[in-house]
Amino acid sequence: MDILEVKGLNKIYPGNVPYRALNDIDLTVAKGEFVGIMGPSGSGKTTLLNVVSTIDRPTSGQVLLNGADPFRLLSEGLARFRRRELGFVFQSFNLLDTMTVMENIVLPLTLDRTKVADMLGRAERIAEKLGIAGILNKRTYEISGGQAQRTAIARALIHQPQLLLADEPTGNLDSKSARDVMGLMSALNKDESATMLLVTHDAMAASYCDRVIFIKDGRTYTEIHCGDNRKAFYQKILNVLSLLGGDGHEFPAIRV
Ligand SMILES: Nc1ncnc2c1ncn2[C@@H]1O[C@H](COP(=O)(O)OP(=O)(O)OP(=O)(O)O)[C@@H](O)[C@H]1O
Repeated sequence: MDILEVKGLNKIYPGNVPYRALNDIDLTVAKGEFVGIMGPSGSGKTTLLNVVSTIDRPTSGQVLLNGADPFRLLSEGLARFRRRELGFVFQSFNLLDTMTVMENIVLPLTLDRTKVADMLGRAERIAEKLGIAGILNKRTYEISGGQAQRTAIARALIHQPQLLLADEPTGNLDSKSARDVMGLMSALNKDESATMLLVTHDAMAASYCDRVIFIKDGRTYTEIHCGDNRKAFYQKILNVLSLLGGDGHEFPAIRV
């Protein structure tokens, strides 16, 4: 079953000179899949993520989440849909500084008035999986970047969203923390059947995906599958990136 279906998606930013950022994009993400989106700077990755996450509207074409078109909802319904059906992980973690790790993790549940015992039980279980059970009472300024991102992942998954959307989740992490975070995301994808869509410049991060879709100039360029050899997949990703071109500094060929 497809959790996400994007059909003939176009996004044109209006202005004195209208700009076509997405050009007839088709893609699907099946339930339980972990899919990466890569492409040179300016190729339309963030635009695609913003439309899929319903933060921005398509100019034409369709986005179906679990078979339904969220853009048919009115603004309040759309906000509720986003809160209940989607989970978000950002490069900059976006945690609330005045709160503890635990309070950050349960935030999506407090908005939906879940019972406290139920919230704490769920938070402890997911924190255990992410290796942050020991820091639940710390404040966010007392934890490392890797721990902050693991907290953000726990928060993004605690309400068991249909789809987790991650925008450069390793962008602010050192290579060891980045590998840890990607390993944990991959484990949660497998163990919890959490469906994930990841936008990244980082070939190492992308190599944890089942499949990577490359976009260039707003169009789908190609896609490659991981198979059972992650090292070989990493190399294949680097090969496609070098074919795609762009400025060398955009794709640091580091860390596997
Ligand atoms: N609000 C906007 N108005 C006009 N043009 C925009 C707007 N947002 C993005 N663009 C343009 O659309 C194109 C795609 O931008 P987008 O941010 O989606 O690329 P990206 O692949 O995410 O790039 P990066 O990897 O650098 O983040 C770019 O050429 C950008 O300048």
